[in-house]
Amino acid sequence: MKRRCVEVDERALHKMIGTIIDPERLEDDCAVIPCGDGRLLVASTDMLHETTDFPAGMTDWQIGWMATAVTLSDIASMGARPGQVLLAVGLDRPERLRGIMEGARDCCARFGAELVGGDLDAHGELTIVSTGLGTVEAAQIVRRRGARPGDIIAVTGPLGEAQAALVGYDRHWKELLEPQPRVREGMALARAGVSAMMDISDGLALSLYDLLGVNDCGFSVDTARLPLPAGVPEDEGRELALYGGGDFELLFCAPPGILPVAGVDVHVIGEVIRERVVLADGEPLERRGYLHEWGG
Ligand SMILES: Nc1ncnc2c1ncn2[C@@H]1O[C@H](COP(=O)(O)OP(=O)(O)O)[C@@H](O)[C@H]1O
Ligand SMILES: Cc1ncc(C[n+]2csc(CCOP(=O)(O)OP(=O)(O)O)c2C)c(N)n1
Ligand SMILES: [Mg+2]
Ligand SMILES: [Mg+2]
Ligand SMILES: [Mg+2]
Repeated sequence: MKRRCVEVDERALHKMIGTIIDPERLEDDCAVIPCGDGRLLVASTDMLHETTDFPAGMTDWQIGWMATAVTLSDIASMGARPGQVLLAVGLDRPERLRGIMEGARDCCARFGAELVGGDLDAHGELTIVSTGLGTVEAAQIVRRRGARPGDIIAVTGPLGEAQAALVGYDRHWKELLEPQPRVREGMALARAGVSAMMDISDGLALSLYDLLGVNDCGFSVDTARLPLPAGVPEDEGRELALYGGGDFELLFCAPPGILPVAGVDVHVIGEVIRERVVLADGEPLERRGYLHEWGG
């Protein structure tokens, strides 16, 4: 949530959490848990609220879908196969529950997962926490760490569409309200051997800084190569593509030789460099995006 006078943002609080639990645990989109015979369990949990995440006009079905999709996207970003989802619903009005549950069930079914449990409580503001579990071979998991100078930087689809809808481009309303996690793409990219991956729920710029935080190299993008939202003037589209949140494309790095990857829409947007900086068109990129903040 944006506040005028920012004292702390969520990334700063993550650093504090890293003094309490192993900071390596905070480096990826999911927690990673060994589960024997060379397989790993990945787990993600995400909280969404009516005032910050569910724009007016959104249906309850879409709310259930979105809450589930954001978690499946984190599982996809590790190259894992989604298995189970649990949905905890802080419900403001009982008549909303059926739509929410049906949206969550349908999103699970679409991406090969199963809704297996959750929690229910009465709450003043509709608040949903979705928890997702997935599995992946240890040899195949992809983390945010692993990028190497000379790798390409790429994304799986158009950027800035969700934010375009929020600023009035109604043609992107469905992309905002019914995000499509790149589950099949994440698994295919992992099999192909990408070096680092995450989703871009908080926008491209912040995500590049997240990669910077856990890699010993830097990230240089060419804004002319960004896949922009359709129907938006180019300059505004570029701004939305760099800083808008709510897109659930995958951002990854890979040795150039592995491209193309069959069945995956890959847009190369830049290159991994030695110097530990994030550059756009050769200039330092502003560290800005969708960030939860606490004001004074
Ligand atoms: N309150 C918390 N306690 C422990 N780990 C957390 C907490 N919040 C976030 N994390 C961990 O930090 C990492 C990044 O989380 P987050 O920024 O929410 O990622 P994403 O945007 O991909 O959902 C994840 O591995 C997540 O499990
Ligand atoms: C008012 C509003 N702004 C933006 C979005 C798009 N959106 C949905 S989830 C999300 C970001 C991810 O949410 P967050 O709670 O930060 O989850 P995480 O980064 O932990 O996955 C955004 C920007 C939205 N749905 N509504
Ligand atoms: Mg993520
Ligand atoms: Mg999260
Ligand atoms: Mg976030």
